[in-house]
Amino acid sequence: MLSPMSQPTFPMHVSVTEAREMLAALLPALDTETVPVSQALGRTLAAPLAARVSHPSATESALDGIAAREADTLTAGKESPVRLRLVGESRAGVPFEGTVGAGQCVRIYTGAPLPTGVDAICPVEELQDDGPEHVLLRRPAFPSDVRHEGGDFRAGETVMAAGLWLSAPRVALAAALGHAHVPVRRRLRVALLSTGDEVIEPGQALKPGQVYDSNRVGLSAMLQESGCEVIELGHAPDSPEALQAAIGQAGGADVLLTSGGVSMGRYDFMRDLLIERGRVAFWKVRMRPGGPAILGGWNGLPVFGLPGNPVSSLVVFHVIVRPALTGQPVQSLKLRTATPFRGLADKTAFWRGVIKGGEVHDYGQQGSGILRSLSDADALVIVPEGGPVAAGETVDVVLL
Ligand SMILES: Nc1nc2c(c(=O)[nH]1)N[C@H]1C(S)=C(S)[C@@H](COP(=O)(O)OP(=O)(O)OC[C@H]3O[C@@H](n4cnc5c(N)ncnc54)[C@H](O)[C@@H]3O)O[C@H]1N2
Ligand code: MOO
Repeated sequence: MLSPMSQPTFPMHVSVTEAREMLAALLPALDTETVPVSQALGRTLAAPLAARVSHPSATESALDGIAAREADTLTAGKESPVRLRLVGESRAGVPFEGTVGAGQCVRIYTGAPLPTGVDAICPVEELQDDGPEHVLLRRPAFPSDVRHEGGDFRAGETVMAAGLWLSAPRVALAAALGHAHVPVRRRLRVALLSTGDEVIEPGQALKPGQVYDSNRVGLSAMLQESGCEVIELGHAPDSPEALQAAIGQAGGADVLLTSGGVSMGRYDFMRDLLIERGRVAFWKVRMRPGGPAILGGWNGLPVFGLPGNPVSSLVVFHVIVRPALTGQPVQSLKLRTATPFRGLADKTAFWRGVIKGGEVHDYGQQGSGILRSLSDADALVIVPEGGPVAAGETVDVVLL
């Protein structure tokens, strides 16, 4: 084992940003494939997407009501309704073909094309029938209730940039642009291995000192959320031979993620394996939780060793691994603190916080083994090296 006193030949105690960049630099460029737009959720767009049509495709009504000339309706009020003559109807798919003249109107429905001659809408709630051919308006018709052709996007316009991560609203947008299929980067293939003699499968009887393998379940879920293909390597006990055998199963993966065995203990073989027989890009990150993380390589395969503590592994994934794997930056926002947050002299802290009344509160228990501090929290509160943060100050938070 590497003694804590020996001189390392690789960088130690890198910053969170350095760790993220060093991991990203080891990942391959991904080829492009085409998938149905309905299956593109969570993927990364490989080429820009232009609009094949305009949306709306015609100038149309935003409400159910009547379409009229605004100028005819300006004096309309509850006590002084304006009377217009109905000359027809415009429905989605069945437009009114003629021209609407002064003092006239047509019944119109949400999404139906606006006929020639009119420029404003009065909703049905403000109308009263006055015989079969007339309506009374209790307020003016508003031009703001007209949706203009191309108001969302215009045919030919480049709307979505290459590299965009496809959230649910973005796959909806791609469909609205007229794309049945979209070019996306192939999924990154991520092998996942948990380690530790005490780690067992959920569902088995637990002996004293054992723990259910929550890290592998949590990391696999986060990888799937991130649009990665997960190669499940299962779990390996604390032995260099077992670890090597498990890593040998990662053939075809672009990167291997492991959990556990990277800190200072005698049985932290993941660390030893990379340091003594593999390659190390860095060991330890100036952060808590997650400080012992290690990045290296094994026979050309990039390996990122996450710490075993349940909160540490998932926080490191959140702020280092996911942004490196997806190319999407960590989104943070500023919030006022309702409670103080402790600072650490030489580490960035990612404390778990609960958002109430627009302010962020300390979750309370901040131990790296308290998984509920993460599952119950709303946000990671970033306290920069040095800290602390007093109640009432503003902090950067990452929403969970
Ligand atoms: N003397 C020192 N001890 C420790 C240091 C240190 O700097 N000096 N660092 C601490 C920090 S910080 C962390 S984080 C942990 C990380 O240690 P390892 O990555 O070596 O993780 P393990 O020792 O294997 O396990 C730690 C903890 O997590 C539990 N665990 C492990 N795997 C899983 C899993 N798949 N699912 C759920 N829980 C898991 C394990 O039972 C331990 O309780 O080291 C500190 N020590
Ligand atoms: O940094 Mo460790 O990740 O606190 O528990």
